[in-house]
Amino acid sequence: MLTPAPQTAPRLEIRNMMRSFGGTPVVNDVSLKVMPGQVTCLLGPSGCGKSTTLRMIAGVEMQDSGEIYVDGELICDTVFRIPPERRNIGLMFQDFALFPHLTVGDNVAFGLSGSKAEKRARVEELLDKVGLRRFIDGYPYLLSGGEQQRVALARALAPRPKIMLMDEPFSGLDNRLRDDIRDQTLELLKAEDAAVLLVTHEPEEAMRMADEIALMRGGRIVQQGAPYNIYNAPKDRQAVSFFSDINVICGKVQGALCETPFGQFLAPGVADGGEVDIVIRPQHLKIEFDRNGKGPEPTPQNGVAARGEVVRARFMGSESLVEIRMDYDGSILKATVPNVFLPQPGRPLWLMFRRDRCFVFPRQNA
Ligand SMILES: Nc1ncnc2c1ncn2[C@@H]1O[C@H](COP(=O)(O)OP(=O)(O)OP(=O)(O)O)[C@@H](O)[C@H]1O
Repeated sequence: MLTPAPQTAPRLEIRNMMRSFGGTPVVNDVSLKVMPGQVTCLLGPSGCGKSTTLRMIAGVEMQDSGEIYVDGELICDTVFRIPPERRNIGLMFQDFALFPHLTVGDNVAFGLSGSKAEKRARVEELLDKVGLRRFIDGYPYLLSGGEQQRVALARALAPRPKIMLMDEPFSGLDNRLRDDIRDQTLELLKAEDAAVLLVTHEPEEAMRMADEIALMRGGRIVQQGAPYNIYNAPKDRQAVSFFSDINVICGKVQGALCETPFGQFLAPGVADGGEVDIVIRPQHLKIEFDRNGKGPEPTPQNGVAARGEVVRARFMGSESLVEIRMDYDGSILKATVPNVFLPQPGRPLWLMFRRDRCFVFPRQNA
């Protein structure tokens, strides 16, 4: 007889969480699961309800309805509620302030119980991991912002929380430092096997940190999945635009095809006369040179080329951004090209849409 595979309960699960302020739903039927050792990023624009979701899980905000489970056990619904300090949840928020009057070691030991020797051993272990053991008896003011951040992380992890909630924890750091600290943090969190729910409004941060991204908008999770899938199979136009600039052309569908200046696009499932948005990222537009007033021949992969003229071109560091005003309607499309490509304004160029890289969505609110 086959024995079923052991089922691991999610370390953290929230179900149908709702929270309104002044009658406006701010978190609207949010459900998600995070497994041990997994990092899930709640990614969304400012005000979409990310922090409120985190605050409810931490227990510092009460949900109007919905349930929170840890390792399959209910820790909070509208009737039953384990208080925040007994949830075994680590918190790391943007304003992570260390206690200035305590040494670095005492800061890390703050939430620990046990004998003095046990505490000291755990503090040393964590400060070793974040590379700051030499500061154990120093005070926070001696440390740089990034070092303080690492101490705060060590402090949050010291009691071995089952779950870490992080709300934009890296936003106070400059870019170079932030990348290093993100990587170190991730390594440490994985080693501790905590389930991590990280709130951010920065797509790069989510892509860098997350095993799974939950895209949030207007209080709801609109799409959830591995970063690769969210990036390459976005659910709608806004989901594409969350990760990069986008170009959009619109068209009407006839017989599941949409006719455009870039040739035909497949629009399966859209009724005749329905409108679609064809969306492509700037890096996936193909630029071709003008050949005595002509563009390249159409291909099945890239469709038909449409002519335009350069409005401006800028070097962005690792790529160049070229803006082109299209002859067919005067709209401007943006294309990026690796390295340096700075054509003069007015120069004719031809653009093609890579069919494997564009997304066709039924027009919203059309
Ligand atoms: N205690 C409160 N009373 C009234 N409104 C609130 C309260 N807390 C949050 N809100 C509102 O709820 C909405 C969502 O806030 P929340 O902080 O959860 O968003 P967020 O996605 O984390 O945004 P940000 O990235 O800017 O922090 C906002 O419009 C906010 O003003």
